[in-house]
Amino acid sequence: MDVKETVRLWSVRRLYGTADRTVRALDGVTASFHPGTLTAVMGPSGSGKSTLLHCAAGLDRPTEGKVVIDGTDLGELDETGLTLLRRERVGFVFQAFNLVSALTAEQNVALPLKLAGRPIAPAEARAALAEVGLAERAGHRPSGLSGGEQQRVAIARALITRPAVLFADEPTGQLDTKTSRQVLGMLRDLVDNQAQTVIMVTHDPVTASYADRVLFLADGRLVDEFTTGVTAEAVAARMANLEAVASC
Ligand SMILES: Nc1ncnc2c1ncn2[C@@H]1O[C@H](COP(=O)(O)OP(=O)(O)OP(=O)(O)O)[C@@H](O)[C@H]1O
Repeated sequence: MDVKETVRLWSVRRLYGTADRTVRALDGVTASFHPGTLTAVMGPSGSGKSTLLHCAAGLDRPTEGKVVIDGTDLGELDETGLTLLRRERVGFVFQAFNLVSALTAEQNVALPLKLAGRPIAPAEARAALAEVGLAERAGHRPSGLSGGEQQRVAIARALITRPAVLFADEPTGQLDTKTSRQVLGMLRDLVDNQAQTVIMVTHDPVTASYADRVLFLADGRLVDEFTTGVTAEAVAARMANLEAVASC
């Protein structure tokens, strides 16, 4: 494997169902993701985006094929090994923020360190919050934060373990346009200034336009890739075409 790749998928298949009726959620996907790149994964509903994210992040195991994160072949890990890898090498940001409501922003950010049994250094959590511009909000619970602030806390939490890769599933799905732009700008900065690898599933062409590369899925297969000219208009046009084919 090219050592510069953070994540690589080789001929990944994920089948669901029985011998009578099999759904090919992923049907032979090969792709690599390099450090310091932001990749958007798009495709019509049911094209396999979530399945791709789950397999690439070690949340689900492919039926066939191989996934490597940061040099580790996930197929060689047992469940405990997979859990540890996810905890230490992978960060997640979800549409619904998924913060713990009883904990402050600072405690939420420190949670992955606590789960990993590492000593909690409040300064570390505060520094992570400062990086997302929320130093002043460290003592607030999620209910006292706006949606954009909650997502920024979630990003700080996802990055506290310095993961090799950050997976984002519709990270701006619950945010208004202005707040979405702030959160996407923050992800972009992480990629450009800290060489963070980010893989993001989205339905939104404007969100995808923040990426360096857009992968298009249809029926579980990679059918197109934009590496230049990643504009919202170009992405929307390609999606309209894929959706028209999907509805035939
Ligand atoms: N646990 C499951 N059992 C059976 N079929 C599944 C399961 N999970 C996903 N599928 C099927 O696999 C295909 C891909 O699903 P997936 O959720 O990955 O698509 P998606 O592109 O993320 O869709 P959406 O944009 O609607 O979220 C779909 O046909 C879906 O119905």
